[in-house]
This record gives sequence, C-alpha cells and structure tokens, in this order.
Amino acid sequence: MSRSPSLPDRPNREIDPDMPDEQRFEALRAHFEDIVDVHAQLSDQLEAAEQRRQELREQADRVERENDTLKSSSLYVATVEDVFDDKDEVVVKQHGNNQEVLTEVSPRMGDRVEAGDRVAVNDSFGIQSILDAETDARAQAMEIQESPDVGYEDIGGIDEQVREVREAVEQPLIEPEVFETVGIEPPSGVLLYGPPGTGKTMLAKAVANQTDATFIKMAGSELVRKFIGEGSRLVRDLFEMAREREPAIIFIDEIDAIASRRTESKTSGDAEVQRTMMQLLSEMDGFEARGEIRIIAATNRYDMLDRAILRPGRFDRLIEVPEPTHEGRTQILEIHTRGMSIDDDVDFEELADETDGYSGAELESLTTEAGMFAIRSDRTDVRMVDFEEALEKIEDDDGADVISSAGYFYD
Ligand SMILES: Nc1ncnc2c1ncn2[C@@H]1O[C@H](COP(=O)(O)OP(=O)(O)OP(=O)(O)O)[C@@H](O)[C@H]1O
Repeated sequence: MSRSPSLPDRPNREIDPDMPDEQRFEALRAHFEDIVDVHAQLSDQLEAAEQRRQELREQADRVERENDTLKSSSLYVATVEDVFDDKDEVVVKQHGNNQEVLTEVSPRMGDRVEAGDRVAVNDSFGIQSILDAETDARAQAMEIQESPDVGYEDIGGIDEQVREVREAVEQPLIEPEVFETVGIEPPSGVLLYGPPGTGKTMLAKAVANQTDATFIKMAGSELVRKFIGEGSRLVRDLFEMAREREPAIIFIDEIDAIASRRTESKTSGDAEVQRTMMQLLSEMDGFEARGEIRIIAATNRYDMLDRAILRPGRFDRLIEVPEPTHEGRTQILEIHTRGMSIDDDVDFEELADETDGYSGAELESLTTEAGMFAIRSDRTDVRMVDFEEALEKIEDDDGADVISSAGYFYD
C-alpha cells in the first residue's frame, strides 16, 4: 500500500523589519516564491490524494459487488419436508443431492414456512427466502397432487387396461421384491395411447392414489408452446421433482408434442423440441426401473411417435385405451350419475345405444347437460327426457362446430 507523501516544509524566511527596503523587498519576493512553490506541491499532493480516493472508492464498490454476488450465489434451492410444532425447526431437502437437514428457522420465517414450500437456503441451511410459486416456471409447467382423488372404481369400461397398468406401475412400487426374486426388470415406462377423453389421465391418477404416490403431470404441448426455450430444463426439473417426492408417478400428457418423428424442416423450433426429447430420453436411460418413481405417458397420436422413445428401457409397455364399447358406455354413465337423483325411467343401456362413438369425457358432459335440463324444468330428479334433450343439444352443438370450422376455411 502506498504511504501518504509528507507535507512540504512551511516557508520560514526571517525578514528583519529593520532591513533596508531593497533587501526586505528581495526577501519578501523570495518568501513569496517559496509560498508559490509550497502551494504547487500541495496542489499536486491534493490532486494525487483525490485520484487515490477515487481509486479506493472504485475498489470498495467492486468489493461490495463481489460480496453481494458471493452472498447470493451461496444460496441453494431446497424443499421443506417437515415443520415441527413449535415452528422453530424444519427439515429441508436440498435439491440436486437430496441431502436432508434439520435446521433452525427464525421466528419470522417459522410462521410463514410450510411443508412442501420451495425455499432458498445458505451454506449453513438457514432459510433465506420462500420461493414464489407463481413466478416459478416449474410450478406453472407441472401439476402436482399429493394423492389424487381418483380411484379405480371411478373408471368405467377399461377393466383390462386398469389391470395392465396396475401390473406394470402399481406392483413394482408396492412389491419391488417380487421382481427382484423373479429376477426381471419391471417395465421402465408405460405409454397409454388412444383417442382423447377415454380415461388415460384418470388411470395415471388412480395408480398414484392407490400407491400413495405424488402425481406429477407435465403436458408435452405446453412445453413446446408456453415454455419455449425451457423444455429440456423443465424435463430435468420434472425428474428432480419426482426424486424429491418419491414415491412418485410422472405423467407426461401429449408426449407426441415432444417426441414426434423428425420432420424434414430444420427450424430452430424443431431443434428445441429435439433437445427436450433428448433430455427425456437421457433421464429415462439413467433411471432405476425398480425405484420408487414410475413414468406414464399418454398420446392421441401414436402413429406420429418417434420410435426412439419406444425402445426397451424407455416406454416399453404400450397400452391402448380405446373408445368405450357399449358395455363401457353403460358403466361410465352409471359412474357419472352416482351422485345424481336419477329417475327409474332412465335406461342406461338405451343411452349407450345412442352414444356410439362417445368418449368417457363426452359421456360425462352428457350427464351434466341432462342435469341442467332437469334444473331448467324445476326438478331435482333427472329423467330420460332430460338425457334425450341433452343428447339433441350435444348433437346440435357438434353440428355447429362443423359449420364453424367449415366457415373458418372459407373466411
Ligand atoms: N373410462 C372412463 N370412466 C369414467 N370417466 C371417464 C372415462 N374416461 C374419461 N372420463 C371422464 O372424462 C374426463 C377426462 O378424462 P381423461 O382426462 O382421463 O382423458 P384422457 O384420455 O387423459 O384425455 P386426453 O387424451 O384428452 O388427455 C375425466 O375426468 C372423466 O370424468
């Protein structure tokens, strides 16, 4: 460090008031020159000091900025797993290495923090802030349910598919030792394919419910449309989230949006979709098939899928979920009217005859619509006539859809 320069000596010339004028004048002039000289030296020193002050200020700013960066970069993301009764201690699990730590929290944080919150923690696991779920793309891109409210008894007409899913997803979760003893690997991933609204999402939710697993859903179409540029990171986050919350069921809806056969065009959008799919494949390849995380995907466009995702160790169990048969439609109508007051004259067999080609979701709408007709007629019981009117309305609306889509083409 440079030492501050010493001050110049004060001019100190003896001027005898009794000197002859000429001599005194000379002495005074010399004294004046001494003073000018000292002034110049002091000015130089002042300027140098000013410059040094400026340098030190810049240095201090730099150190402060580095300090801020150091402080902020030492925060890690963790999930709060447990908050103890007196709210002064919580268990957090750090993302990435899954380390679980019991840590103290300040009274201010203790009152706000809840199990399941994502938080920023410092090196010593002190909670610095609770991450805002709204601004968190992960939270927006994923739907998470601790144990969804759907049971197998809520699903009609696809008993065989329910059996297959239970065998491929549920059994490895609840009886992994059976697979170990027999010496086989359970299917890595299950792909449900078939028309929209036939119960694929319900099936995945029902397995999560049955196994007390967390249900984590991500829609392929949203990754491509809404979270442009973030697809591969979100896929990585999806698996990380599942590891944090295992046992977990990962459900990737509309997987065709990220795993379609490569098209000829080489636009940057395609490259992004491709990266997202590669990330998914690499996550699945590094996956423990007997672990506590199971993966289910769904698609309405099986024909478009890139065969790379169907290789062994990836989605290697394919289950078709078709449109419901006559018997299936009857069952689905019965399920969706369980909580309604249904008049004795309602004939589900006959309604099943009239709803050939309807999906489960459409049958559910039919029951709601029939209920609306009953309310319009000031009744609380729903009769066959309400179903007939609802059917007519749905058919008319469908007709209107065709007309409007035709109109679109001619616009
Ligand atoms: N087999 C079924 N049994 C009972 N209800 C059904 C069935 N299929 C569909 N539904 C009803 O339709 C709704 C939508 O079904 P779901 O989301 O499971 O369909 P999906 O096959 O996943 O459709 P998509 O391909 O459009 O995502 C369900 O909430 C349920 O009310």
